[in-house]
Amino acid sequence: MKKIVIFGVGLIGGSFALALKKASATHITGIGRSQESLQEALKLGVIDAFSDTQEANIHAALQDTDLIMIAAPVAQTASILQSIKPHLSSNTVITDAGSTKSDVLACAKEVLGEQFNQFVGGHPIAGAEKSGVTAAMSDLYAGKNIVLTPTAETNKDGVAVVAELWRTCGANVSEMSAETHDGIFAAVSHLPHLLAFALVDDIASRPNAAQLFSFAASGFRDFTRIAGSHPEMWRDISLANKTALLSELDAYQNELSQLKQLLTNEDGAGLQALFNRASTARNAWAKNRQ
Ligand SMILES: NC(=O)c1ccc[n+]([C@@H]2O[C@H](COP(=O)([O-])OP(=O)(O)OC[C@H]3O[C@@H](n4cnc5c(N)ncnc54)[C@H](O)[C@@H]3O)[C@@H](O)[C@H]2O)c1
Ligand SMILES: O=C(O)C(=O)C[C@]1(C(=O)O)C=C[C@@H](O)C=C1
Repeated sequence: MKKIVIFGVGLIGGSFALALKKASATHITGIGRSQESLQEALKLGVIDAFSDTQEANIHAALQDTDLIMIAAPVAQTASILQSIKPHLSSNTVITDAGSTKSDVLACAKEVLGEQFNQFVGGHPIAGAEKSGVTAAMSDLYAGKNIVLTPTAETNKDGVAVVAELWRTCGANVSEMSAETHDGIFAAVSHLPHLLAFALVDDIASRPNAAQLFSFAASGFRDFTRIAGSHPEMWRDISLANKTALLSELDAYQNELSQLKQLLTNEDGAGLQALFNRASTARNAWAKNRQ
């Protein structure tokens, strides 16, 4: 890959750029809605050049581009693809890093039409509650999972190119359908974020919030770290994966009802059994991850 264009040079796009630059001499152009943050990205050496979203400038930036990475909030995908489409050569591979995949693929199919085969949906399972290019890290993807969601129409060479780029960033690549992806991440990523946002919002809205926060310690910190995440990004993810997320909320509400019942009945054995199952599963997961 000699020339890459990244739409959205924040935590995820910036980390992708830094990892690739560390591994090879790639020329990276950033395109975004904030000139100030693109200037910052240039100053930090994350990108080599940048452009605004004016049509003539996008046209110039996309000349001879090998790969386009879209790393903006998922609701921006349609307008970004629309701005790319008139200038897209048949040799350019397009990929993305969005946290939801069915909505992104549907939008790529609609906007790109017969060039949809050039689009490879992707999602790095790595990130942070921080956002913006100043949070970007060259080793964010080292040892992490990347999920690609090619369809029957996706060009196989394009999939191989995207997989190889992520491996260059140090990641492990796997493939699944967009639907399977969205079901899995509704349960293990999107639901936990909603729960963290909900808990902090509840505490913050109470009259004695200042007192509660002043005594909150590491348990609260660990449960709520992700409530510091980017609100626009999580609005878009929630709306894009609404159906799967609503069933996860139902399942969680059932679990909470069970817990409430055990507590109401002062069922110590039942509570301990539930905590035991969860603790065993959590410790096994953590051990496996190492
Ligand atoms: N943060 C995470 O933990 C994480 C992990 C995996 C995937 N993702 C996904 O990666 C994407 C980017 O997330 P992030 O954490 O890097 O966010 P971020 O806020 O750090 O960066 C997003 C960047 O996109 C830019 N942008 C917004 N609209 C744009 C547009 N129309 N055209 C071009 N640029 C635009 C913003 O100005 C910003 O620089 C999201 O789709 C998110 O779902 C995030
Ligand atoms: O570590 C974090 O802060 C994250 O939220 C990363 C995390 C997650 O694990 O849920 C968040 C969203 C992504 O799409 C992928 C990864």
